[in-house]
Amino acid sequence: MGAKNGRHLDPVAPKAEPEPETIGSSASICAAPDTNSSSDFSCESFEKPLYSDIHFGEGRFNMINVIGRGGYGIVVLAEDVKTKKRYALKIGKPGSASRRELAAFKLVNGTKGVPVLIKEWRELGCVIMQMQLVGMSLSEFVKQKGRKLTLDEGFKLAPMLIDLVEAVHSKGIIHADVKPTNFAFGIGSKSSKLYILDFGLSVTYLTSSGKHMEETYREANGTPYYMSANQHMSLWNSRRDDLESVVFTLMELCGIDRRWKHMPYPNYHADHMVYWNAKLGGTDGGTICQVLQFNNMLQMCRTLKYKDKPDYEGMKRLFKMKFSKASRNDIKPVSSAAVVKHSLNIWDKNVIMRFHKDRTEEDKEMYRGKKNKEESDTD
Ligand SMILES: Nc1ncnc2c1ncn2[C@@H]1O[C@H](COP(=O)(O)OP(=O)(O)OP(=O)(O)O)[C@@H](O)[C@H]1O
Repeated sequence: MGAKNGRHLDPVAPKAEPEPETIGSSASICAAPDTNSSSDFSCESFEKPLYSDIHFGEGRFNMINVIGRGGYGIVVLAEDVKTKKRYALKIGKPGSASRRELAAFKLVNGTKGVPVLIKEWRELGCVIMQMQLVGMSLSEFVKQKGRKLTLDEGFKLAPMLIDLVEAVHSKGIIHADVKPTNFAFGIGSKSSKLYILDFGLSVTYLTSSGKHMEETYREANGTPYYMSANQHMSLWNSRRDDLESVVFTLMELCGIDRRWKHMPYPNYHADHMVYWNAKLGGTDGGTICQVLQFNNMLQMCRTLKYKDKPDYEGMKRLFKMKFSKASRNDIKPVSSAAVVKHSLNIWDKNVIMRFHKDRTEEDKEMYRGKKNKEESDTD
């Protein structure tokens, strides 16, 4: 069963050309070389390997530098010629993905912690979004520090991330790609503020009448290291899944090992099964994380049903407890029962047909082997 039209923003497709760890095919968009100043912005065309003169913004901007590039386009540091104010221009390559991102961005625009979308327009088939400029992402921040965050630092950060995700949810949107590169600090007087970026995979969870949409399926997409267990099982993201990704983001930033960290990039459904299994704690149902607070937050996410509103405040409270008070004996394996039961149910009914018709026989064999094992494990 596919996603039903009209109940969500978009049946968002996997990103076409993501950063290395994002699901999707290889990059086809290229960006101008980084220069300190250039009045003429030259962007490699989306298809051709040669540079062509594409002047976005109809001469209103000086394109200074490419500051980001990802699945849907490039992000350029641009200066307004008249006011000399600087902005980020996200230039989305032609296609429905950019339009979908814009639709989601408009819904969250004005939310605290989301860069302000100042203007949007189309040029040469590209969707251009003029946004408030933000600074260093959390992953760059950790790189610059030259070390991972301490748990104290991670615990200070956790409530900020939960607040940002809650703010997005309050607008009826699931972010669906929560990861360290999608959080960034502000600049200037806002440099201690944190922002949430990139609504390229976002979907709504509300119907037009404002009710929570019914459970459905979408092809596993997102960034594998940070996807929730349910996302690997192609369950349509809901609020719990963004928060599960917050836990994995914090684990990465604090340098906490994850069972799936060195797993190969998942291309097929069978690969996702392996990730899914690891994110449930492996076949032994073991503990995902030895840090009590992270483990407990994961537990809180996993006990939520699809439509449940997360206890954001309760999750934030977890991080007020001093680490020294957390004892290793308090750490219990994260319950996987709800996820397993639910997911197997869906596999049996729907997903096999949908995803496996195009797969190779070998992949099917792998899947059958794993599924038989899952079933015997749960008997
Ligand atoms: N408002 C902004 N100000 C400054 N930098 C930004 C802004 N928005 C995005 N960026 C930078 O551009 C990068 C790519 O942007 P974004 O994540 O929105 O694009 P994407 O194509 O969806 O990327 P990905 O495929 O990695 O998810 C970000 O990681 C960030 O470094």
